[in-house]
Amino acid sequence: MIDEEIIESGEQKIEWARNHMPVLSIIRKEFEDEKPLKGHRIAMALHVEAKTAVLVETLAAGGAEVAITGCNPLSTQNDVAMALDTKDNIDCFAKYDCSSKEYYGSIDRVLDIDPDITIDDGADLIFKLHTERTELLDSIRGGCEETTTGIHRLKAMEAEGALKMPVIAVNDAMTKFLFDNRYGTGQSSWDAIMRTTNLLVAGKTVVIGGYGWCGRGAAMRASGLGANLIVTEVDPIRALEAKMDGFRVMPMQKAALYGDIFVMTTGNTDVLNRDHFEVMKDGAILANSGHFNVEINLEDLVALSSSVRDVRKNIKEYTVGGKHINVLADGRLVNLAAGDGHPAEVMDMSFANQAQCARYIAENKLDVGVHPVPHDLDVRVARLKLKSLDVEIDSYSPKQAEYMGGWECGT
Ligand SMILES: NC(=O)c1ccc[n+]([C@@H]2O[C@H](COP(=O)([O-])OP(=O)(O)OC[C@H]3O[C@@H](n4cnc5c(N)ncnc54)[C@H](O)[C@@H]3O)[C@@H](O)[C@H]2O)c1
Ligand SMILES: N[C@@H](CCSC[C@H]1O[C@@H](n2cnc3c(=O)[nH]cnc32)[C@H](O)[C@@H]1O)C(=O)O
Repeated sequence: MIDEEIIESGEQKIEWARNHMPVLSIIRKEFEDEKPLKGHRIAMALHVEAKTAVLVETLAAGGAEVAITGCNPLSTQNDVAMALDTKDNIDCFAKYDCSSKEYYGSIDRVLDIDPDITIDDGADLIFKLHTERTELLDSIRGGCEETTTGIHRLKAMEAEGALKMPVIAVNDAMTKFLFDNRYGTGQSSWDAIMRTTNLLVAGKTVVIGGYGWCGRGAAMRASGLGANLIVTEVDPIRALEAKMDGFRVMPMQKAALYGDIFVMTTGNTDVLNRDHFEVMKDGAILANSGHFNVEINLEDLVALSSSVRDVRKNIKEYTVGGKHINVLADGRLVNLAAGDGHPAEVMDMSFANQAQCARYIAENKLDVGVHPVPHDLDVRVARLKLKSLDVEIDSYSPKQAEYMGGWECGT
């Protein structure tokens, strides 16, 4: 394809996403009218695909100068990246299938904008800022973090006194994790697994590692597709929830014997390792929908294997003894590396939070540390989303408001 065709393909994807992100489009209109980000420079590391492009356009419409790169070597859609790079006040440095050196090199180029606001997914950009680019920290007003894992990293930095800037934990907005992590990961992970394997889910035994927000979404959708579910957990309360939601719960060492498809959503490392690969069934399929590429220990798998080959796009088959183990998307986030990521209507809420928080950082001086999304902004996203869905709700009558605020009335 010539460049014009690639850019046109990216534009088409962005237009489709834009048309399905009504909350972000309201915020974009406000940004166009009020220019709250005028004079601000925003450095971003997010999955560079169509919904992210709509967020970037929104920030630029608010007056910001934006530089963006990827937050995962395999999630960039090159056509969208090229289309973004042609737009005014936007530079895009992301490339699909980049090496680790290129990945961090592109973060450096994004930071060359001398940002005062950052937007991260996984905290790789903030990590670079605090290690090799500390000279830029003085000009930073604040940052936003998109995902659970990034917030874990930032809180660990804060606990050690290593964090030197304010960051808003966008993931922890209710209009983010309750929808994106649960319904988004639930749908997009299975979309990616099904299109990548072209195999049936019904009747298979699916093992979900971790019953957090992503895990319960992935379990719920697998159950709807007719799979038999096993959940593994380390948290007794979440294990109990999985049990009472109707799923079998057991340690991974036991689950490894039964699973046909494994989906990891723990945010942890080494959750599937040598001990598990050794006992898995022939033909087992392994997918990660949680954290970087560390949930499935690929070094262990390579060490155990006599050969590795590509058997289908985004599927590597490892031969271990007399059996085959199939890994999707090199153990990176299956929904983004082997699919199109979350549905647009879900990212609409996540990115409405990002846009509102970027504005909040521009208009308020925050202390160093990890901050929650202001509750009124979170609720506003819910209200706007309900409105876009044409859903009306009740509100307290004066009598009810008085009752709910009182303590005198008993039985
Ligand atoms: N694929 C995506 O698009 C997507 C979307 C949102 C979040 N994420 C990522 O997914 C991961 C999970 O996010 P979340 O919001 O569900 O987090 P969460 O904290 O709600 O859930 C993680 C769960 O995994 C459990 N766990 C941790 N270590 C475990 C182990 N060794 N074995 C079994 N269970 C274990 C925890 O007890 C917890 O219940 C994070 O890395 C997050 O960044 C991915
Ligand atoms: N960057 C790391 C950390 C996990 S990304 C997980 C985040 O991706 C976000 N996400 C999921 N789907 C999409 C999408 O289609 N576009 C942009 N972001 C997405 C989602 O909000 C979630 O919090 C990695 O790639 O391993």
